[in-house]
Amino acid sequence: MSVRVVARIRPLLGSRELDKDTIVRAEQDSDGKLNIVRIPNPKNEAEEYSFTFNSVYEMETTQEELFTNEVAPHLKSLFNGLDVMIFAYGVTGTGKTHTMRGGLKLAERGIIPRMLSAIYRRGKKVTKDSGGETEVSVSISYYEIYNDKVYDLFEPPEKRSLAGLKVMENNGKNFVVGLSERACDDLKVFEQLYIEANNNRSTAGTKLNAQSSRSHAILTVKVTQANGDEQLISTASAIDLAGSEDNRRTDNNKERLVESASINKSLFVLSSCIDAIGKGEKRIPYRESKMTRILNIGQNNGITIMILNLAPLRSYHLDTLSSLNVSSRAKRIEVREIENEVVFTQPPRKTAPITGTSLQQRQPLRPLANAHNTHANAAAQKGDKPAKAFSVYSDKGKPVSQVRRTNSTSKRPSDSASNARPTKMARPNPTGVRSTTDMTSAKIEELIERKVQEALANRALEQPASNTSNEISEAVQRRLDALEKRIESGEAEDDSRAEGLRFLLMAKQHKERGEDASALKMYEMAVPFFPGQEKLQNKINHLKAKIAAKRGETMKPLVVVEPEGRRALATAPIAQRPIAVTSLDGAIDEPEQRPPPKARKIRQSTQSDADFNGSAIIQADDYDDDDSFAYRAAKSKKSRSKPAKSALRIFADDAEAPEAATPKTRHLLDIVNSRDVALIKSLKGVGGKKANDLIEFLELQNEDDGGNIRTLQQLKAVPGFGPATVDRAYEGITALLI
Ligand SMILES: Nc1ncnc2c1ncn2[C@@H]1O[C@H](COP(=O)(O)OP(=O)(O)OP(=O)(O)O)[C@@H](O)[C@H]1O
Repeated sequence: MSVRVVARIRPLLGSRELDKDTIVRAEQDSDGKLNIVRIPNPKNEAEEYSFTFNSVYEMETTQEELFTNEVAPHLKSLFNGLDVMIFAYGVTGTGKTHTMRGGLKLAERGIIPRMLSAIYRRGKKVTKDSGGETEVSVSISYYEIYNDKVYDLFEPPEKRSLAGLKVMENNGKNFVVGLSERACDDLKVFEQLYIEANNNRSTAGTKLNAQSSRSHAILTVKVTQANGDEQLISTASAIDLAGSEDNRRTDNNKERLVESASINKSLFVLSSCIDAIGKGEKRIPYRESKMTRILNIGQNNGITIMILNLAPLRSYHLDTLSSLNVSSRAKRIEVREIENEVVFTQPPRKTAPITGTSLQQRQPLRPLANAHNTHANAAAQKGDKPAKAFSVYSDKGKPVSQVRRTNSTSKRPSDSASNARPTKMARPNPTGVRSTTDMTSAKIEELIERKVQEALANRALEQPASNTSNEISEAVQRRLDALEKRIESGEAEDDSRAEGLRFLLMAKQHKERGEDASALKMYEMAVPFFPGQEKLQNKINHLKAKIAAKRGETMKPLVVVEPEGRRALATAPIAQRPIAVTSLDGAIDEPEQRPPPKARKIRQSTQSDADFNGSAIIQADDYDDDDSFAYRAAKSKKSRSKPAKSALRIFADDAEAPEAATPKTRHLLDIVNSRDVALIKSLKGVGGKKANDLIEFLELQNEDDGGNIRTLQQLKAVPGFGPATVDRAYEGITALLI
């Protein structure tokens, strides 16, 4: 099934938001379903764009209506072993926190408290229906991603480690290491914990929202159903994303700007992931932000619901268009609807034959260590999972598999026919396994094991050979990995610098893939971390000019519009067509503000950058084509070893011919250029700090031609690597070579 995307338009707030400024409206489709959002073209109010979702909720929608329609129907699936993920997405101040958390009054409670309340109710029912045999327990974990770092919200801020918690991957699933989990068996306990934890969340007043969330908050509710030594664990995640911000409108100070850059970056990565999945690309850039790693949209199993929060006002026009674009693409993402498996809390008794009715109701045995979300993705993807018949939690007197399947598909009131979830009955069964009754549990395990191995092997074979022009070059990937490693291992001492470097590296990645617009955005986001950096500015200008020249040839509408909008666009002359784009800060550039680029700089190109419309035109003659720039450290502590601007000459086109490289020199330079901190540290006289500074220096140098050091002379010019250090390292090479 695909990600379910619904839009919610918030009401007008206070006396300053006027009805006459409302530009977003909901509309019914031809079947009478309220599932269309209409918004005027910012350039031509007579023209409208329309976006179709699974459902649209108007201003008057109550918290209860939204919950009843969008969340309640999935709780049965949760108890049947499916994971459920609900996340709120939208521009700042559009009502995400209101939707997820809501107010304290009963009627204003948002999805999260309502969901917990419903989970407890259903848990009680399950226990009752099983005659008290099934126990249901609930535990929660709650954390935030603030400036791309993960913090446990059950920990007060003063107890947090600055580096935050690590995110790691296991069995294709990302999890947070060291996150606390609180048992929470009734609503009272939950409310207490939740309120306390929310006080620990990073919020601040901004011009656009008096209580703006400065972080993404992720609440995971783990529901464990235990019957004897069998357990079924599933999770419901509720995610309140921070909102994108157009900093031209926020008046944010430096601290808010850094937060904002991080929020916008992660949302940009999310939109890139959505794009990449939509295009069927092999490489989905999940790893580029913690939020996308954790959300893992499209990779996870179960049910995913995206709630797009919208403000109805004209002042949000461009931002709204931008988020409509992203979310309308998200509804094309397919999510596998696979239940978690029942696990045993004790080792299986292999010799005991399973007979009679219990044979039909039991699952293959699995160790508890793998209890949560243990299904192997690859096997699951192939639909090879044997039919499951765990009936403990089923409605009484009915064969569970059938009951579950029928119900799960019928409980989607607002699904269109095209979006209906396929029943699991229809899943392919290429193994020809008729049912579990024909097999012993040992055979089933063996079969699964074999299929998993096959799928893993296939996946390994399918790994793309990275020789297409769109792939990131190995060198860049290596540098990114090295940087990531250093940041994650805490070796990068200066957090903000590391963050800036991430932007630079992402820019580089995008550039390598020919995605100039995205690269430009990343460079722009690096600016706050490298203030006054002339070379960086030159890069930005260079890219802007390049994009503008390209765009001069390829003025194309970029908004994903539904047929009505498309028709309107098609009739508009090219020069008048709007170029609505998703940009990092949610802004959309105004087409007519751009003067035409110089004719001689226009290159024939059919490529258009779908995610950016640069507004600044810089004559191509004006920009400095030198692609390198120097990092000027803000901190005096570091400045000693940071490359001064003059150090750039080492990569300049100098007349100095590289000295004839001896094997020893070549070996030394190979180590230096490897950017491998462990290797560099193995050089005589080079410690961790020198190695890290050298790598950072290399990252910032002439990246387009690899930024490698070609001679010992050049190495001696690297800050921190004087002639003495280089001579010592050179001498040490002999020992290394032996
Ligand atoms: N449906 C609604 N009904 C009543 N008030 C609402 C509704 N949606 C939002 N609001 C109000 O709008 C204001 C902004 O909402 P909220 O803080 O939830 O926005 P947000 O999208 O979470 O913003 P940010 O991303 O900055 O955290 C709040 O005062 C909230 O109470």
